[in-house]
Amino acid sequence: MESIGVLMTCPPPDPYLVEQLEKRFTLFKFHSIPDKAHFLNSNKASIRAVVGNASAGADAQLIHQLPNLEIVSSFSVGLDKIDLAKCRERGIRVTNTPDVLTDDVADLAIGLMLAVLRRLCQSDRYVRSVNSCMEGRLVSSSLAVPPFLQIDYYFLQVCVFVLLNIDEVITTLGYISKVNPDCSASLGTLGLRNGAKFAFSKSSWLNFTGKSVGIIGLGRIGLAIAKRAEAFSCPISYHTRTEKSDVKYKYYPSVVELAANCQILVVACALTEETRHIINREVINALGPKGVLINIGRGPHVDEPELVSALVEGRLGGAGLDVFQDEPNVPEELFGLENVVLLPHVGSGTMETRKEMADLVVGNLEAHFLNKPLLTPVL
Ligand SMILES: O=CC(=O)O
Repeated sequence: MESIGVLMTCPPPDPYLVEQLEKRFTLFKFHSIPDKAHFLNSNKASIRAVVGNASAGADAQLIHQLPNLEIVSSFSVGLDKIDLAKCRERGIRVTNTPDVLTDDVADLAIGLMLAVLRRLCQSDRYVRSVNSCMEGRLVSSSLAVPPFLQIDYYFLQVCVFVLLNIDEVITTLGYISKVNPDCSASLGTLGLRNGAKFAFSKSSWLNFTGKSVGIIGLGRIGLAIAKRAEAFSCPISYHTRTEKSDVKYKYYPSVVELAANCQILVVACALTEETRHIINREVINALGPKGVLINIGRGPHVDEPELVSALVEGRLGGAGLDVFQDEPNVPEELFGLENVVLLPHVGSGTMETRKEMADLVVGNLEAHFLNKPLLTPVL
């Protein structure tokens, strides 16, 4: 099999995958080839397989340029970067990596819900800022000047902070003691003692247990999210093209209706022409200022400019996003929002799952070239 050319169209997603492919085939890393047209002209005859992922697969143009292409083996469950119609037309086989990543993606969806509602990332940033302030104090107080001349950097920060934020300090302490009198002293003093911009001011922590969860797409991943959310006593509802007879969750035939009737809306469907911008202005407004959007599907499921303006204007309560319209680019307006958690498309990103995905990619290629049944055929 060493003479079989395999074209990896995505940036290498995993070192183990690359190692396994290089052991068996002649691997070309398309992403790092500067003159792609020249490369294709010289090597097209030897390329019989493409390996892609969620960022790059095989579009109509590439398929057209590879006359001997027999199989596209994707290191992803999503197939939106592969022109399936073209593959079908040319008799090219297609495989993906279903099942092995279901649990990780569902875990991450729940993680995003908790992170947004409980402000986990904001809290983490707060603790880090407290510690860096402490370090500042240690440095300043170790300066070799007489004690009476030493500026207590730490105290200075507190004074400046209090003067600049007196209204917030008062509101925050009032708010915290109303919500949880026991934590007012510790959080209040922590924030003030360190002079850090008080990360928790005016924010509203929300609990997750019992929140109603609406899921768009009830395939393997959607069902795994539902199962996990049920364990948090969340009532589950869903939207799919047609109602499922074998599930007990409430069905909504329209996404707007689903959004209007849940507190957390999760995108867990495949990206197709039909589901592109399934989250639009109307859906976002139906979810509303107390609602949270979780997207572990694909960026183009969401009308991103609409999402950004809803978050900036406070028409949407929060968002947990693992995917974006133009990855790796993320709209800058989101960086300053504490009710938003941003991840770099890591749904299946665990060591264990990545290995299983890589084994499937390689196993499918081997099966194909040995004329054996494919492990996870799509076409
Ligand atoms: O996004 C990841 C995948 O489709 O597997």
